Amino acid sequence: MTQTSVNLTHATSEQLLEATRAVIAGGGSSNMRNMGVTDPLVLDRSAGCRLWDVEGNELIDVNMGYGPHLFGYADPDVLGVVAQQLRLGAITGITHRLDHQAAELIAATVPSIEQVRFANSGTEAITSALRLARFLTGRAHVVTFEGHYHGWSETVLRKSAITDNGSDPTGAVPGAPGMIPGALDFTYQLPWNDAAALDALFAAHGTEIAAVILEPICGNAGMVHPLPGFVEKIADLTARHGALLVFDEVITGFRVGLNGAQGVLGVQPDLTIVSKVLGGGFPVAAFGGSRELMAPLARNEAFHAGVFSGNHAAMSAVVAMLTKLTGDPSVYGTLDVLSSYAEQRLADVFAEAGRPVRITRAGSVLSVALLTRPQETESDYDAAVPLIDFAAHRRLQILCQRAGLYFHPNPLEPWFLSTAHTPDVLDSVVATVKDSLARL
Ligand SMILES: CC1=C(O)/C(=C\N=C2/C=C(C(=O)O)C[C@@H](O)[C@@H]2O)C(COP(=O)(O)O)=CN1
Ligand SMILES: Cc1ncc(COP(=O)(O)O)c(C=O)c1O
Repeated sequence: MTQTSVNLTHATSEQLLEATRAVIAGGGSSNMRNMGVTDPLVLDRSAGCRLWDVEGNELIDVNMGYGPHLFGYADPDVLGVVAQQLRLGAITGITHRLDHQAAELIAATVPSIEQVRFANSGTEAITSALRLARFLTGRAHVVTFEGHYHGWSETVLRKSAITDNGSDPTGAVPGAPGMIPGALDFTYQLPWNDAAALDALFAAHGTEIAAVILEPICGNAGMVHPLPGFVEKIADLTARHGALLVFDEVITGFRVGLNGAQGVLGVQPDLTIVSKVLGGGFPVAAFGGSRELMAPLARNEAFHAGVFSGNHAAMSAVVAMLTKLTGDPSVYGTLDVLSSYAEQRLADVFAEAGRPVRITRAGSVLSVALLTRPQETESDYDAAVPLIDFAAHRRLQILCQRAGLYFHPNPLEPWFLSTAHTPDVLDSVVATVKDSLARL
């Protein structure tokens, strides 16, 4: 049994992280987060777009918990409501008046959804949505795209060629040791934006494919937009071959617009998964589609469950968040202006420093990646990947963190801005990046 020898009341981040690593494998409950640790950072609290560590240091945060906080941390309009619901009871396993309100708000804002099921995480929701797609089509194979992340469940966790240097982007390689050997035998992976590869796969295997799942605007490889017409092509091929089109909008849902990426692109999928912004900082996810597609679940034929799924606290968060968003959709215009300002100012300071960089954006989600040399073809994402300078980016992150700005050291992890990132905050962000580049 590990005894904490250090009095941790006044411990440093380093001491607390060491003590935490003694009792939490890796120091945190996510590999992506644990791998992201450069200088130890252990928090005391967060509010708006700021973090305070256990030593009292204040940092501006542009990682923002990986995306849920569109209005910043501890938004009283949402999390204040959740706190109240917790006092009224939150986990009964019995239908609550909030359930109907939450589901109706999703149906009113996500064009492809008439009916939902709630879950506790994106991974849970995606796992259930893909199982439903396999049931509905009687088929087993699912198509995924290189760089797109759909959680850690057994049939979609794949290595990424981007970070795995050299693994074939067209081969779905198990993303973690311990996965069953045949875990990905029914999972195809294609290069993103590769229309020829998509055509060839459907020509050869179209009758086997249950679903194509994608991040309609990819957020897990930096922000990588679909080439014009590419998502429409996927929609056409899935419709013609009797496969389902599944949009993983865990990042883009309620983030790139009130109607998500399907609203921005004007392409309606068969099934959609939403999470992150959905709960405004409270953990909740949902998947849904037409009543027809969801009917096997309504009939208790297909299976989905979860002790905490759709709990009253989560429902109160969804109702509060979507009521706030539908009550003032102008927030997306505001966020776009703020994020465009940040994008331009950041591009300026990297240019002034003579540092090649790839900056892309979708609404208030930016990706910023130091490159080893300038990218010749702006739009060609595949040309950018080998140029990403992961080591230099990590060094930049350390300098920025020490100067009071936090972003993830992996340049494939986006920056998530919020209404709390006002112009003066963004000026401070840019100034810190500029100073750190000068010391890189
Ligand atoms: C597009 C997309 C996601 O971005 C996604 C989760 N994203 C992240 C998960 C992280 C983590 O597990 O620590 C942090 C980030 O790498 C990333 O935003 C998931 C899985 O959701 P969950 O983590 O809630 O199971 C599904 N689809
Ligand atoms: C013994 C046991 N294991 C696993 C689960 C699944 O947990 P969850 O419902 O949170 O996915 C349950 C829930 O009923 C359970 O009782």
